[in-house]
Amino acid sequence: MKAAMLRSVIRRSTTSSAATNTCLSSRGFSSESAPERKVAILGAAGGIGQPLSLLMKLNPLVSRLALYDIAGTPGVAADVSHINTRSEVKGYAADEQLGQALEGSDVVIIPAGVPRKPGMTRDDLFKINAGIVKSLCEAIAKYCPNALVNMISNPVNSTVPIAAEVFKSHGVYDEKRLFGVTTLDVVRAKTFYAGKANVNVADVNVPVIGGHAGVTILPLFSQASPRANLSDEDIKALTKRTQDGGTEVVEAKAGKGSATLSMAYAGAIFADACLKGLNGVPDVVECSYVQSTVTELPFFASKVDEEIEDNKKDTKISMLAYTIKVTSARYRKAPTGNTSVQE
Ligand SMILES: NC(=O)c1ccc[n+]([C@@H]2O[C@H](COP(=O)([O-])OP(=O)(O)OC[C@H]3O[C@@H](n4cnc5c(N)ncnc54)[C@H](O)[C@@H]3O)[C@@H](O)[C@H]2O)c1
Ligand SMILES: O=C(O)C[C@H](O)C(=O)O
Repeated sequence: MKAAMLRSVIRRSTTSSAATNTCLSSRGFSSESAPERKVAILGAAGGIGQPLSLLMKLNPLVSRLALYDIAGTPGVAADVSHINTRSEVKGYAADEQLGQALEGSDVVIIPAGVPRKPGMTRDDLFKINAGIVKSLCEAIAKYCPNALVNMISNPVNSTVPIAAEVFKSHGVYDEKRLFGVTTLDVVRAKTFYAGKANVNVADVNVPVIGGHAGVTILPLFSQASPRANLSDEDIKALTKRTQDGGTEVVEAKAGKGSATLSMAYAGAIFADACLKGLNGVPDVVECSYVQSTVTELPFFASKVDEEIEDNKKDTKISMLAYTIKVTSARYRKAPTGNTSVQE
């Protein structure tokens, strides 16, 4: 696929992309004159990391791309760096280079960690990935405490709270800067809904709230647009398929890992939304697993409006305004203890 085509895929699929692009130009940024933004990817040589590095290299909002992994970074960095787009690419290979990779980062994306194999749940990854995420977040706290952190590593329902605790222990926690990436659930919900409703997938919007594991993934198909007359059975089946989407891929890959390409696509959409938010583009809304007061749960995925304003005094950006807009759904405690949604 040609670079220009891929770029337009990203542009089209970002929420309110038309409005966003208009806004970008109304603020006088062409891609060449967009503010300098550094993005770091931790775990850049992995199954997600490599295609995500490619997609972020194609993003015109990125001026510096830091690729970090404990194995295989030089090859990936050399390869991606030959692509003739705006950003300068640097690879960082070892523990002692992590600080350099992170310094000055506006957005840090973390797909570092082990993926599932058939028969495992995301929770089975906790032991290994908790340690990886903890050490990476300690470095973020030290080298780029103001960065927006996009957590991909599983189990997201736990790695995000772990990151929050690490940042708190370093006195740098800002809940407005920590995001669990649940965009893949939205991507899946849109695809499955479009197929069932027989509508153009590019026009589809489906909010997905809750968390990122099994029944905690709550796609709100009744609030999907464009409206379609689906039966309760159809909605039940779509919900189940969205909740089991990760397992569907794990089983299809038969021991060779979990979703990587669709996740890279979803991660690129979410990071792009963060960059737009940092650049002052209004009404950038994506669902994300964040610290929340929407339910009694401390963290919950809902629509996050990334309203971020430039504080003008500094070249650094501070996030001044932040709201979580939730759908009109009412919440109740289900007998299982999981939060479910009544509409
Ligand atoms: N949030 C989501 O929707 C979602 C979707 C798919 C996968 N995931 C998760 O993303 C993670 C990565 O999946 P993958 O398929 O890319 O796995 P992978 O094994 O292909 O890649 C992981 C990479 O992380 C690197 N790594 C390990 N420890 C590291 C450290 N301390 N610092 C830097 N890099 C380190 C490895 O060297 C490897 O290159 C898994 O935990 C997986 O479950 C999340
Ligand atoms: O299912 C997994 O283990 C990976 C990821 O969380 C996904 O939803 O694809």
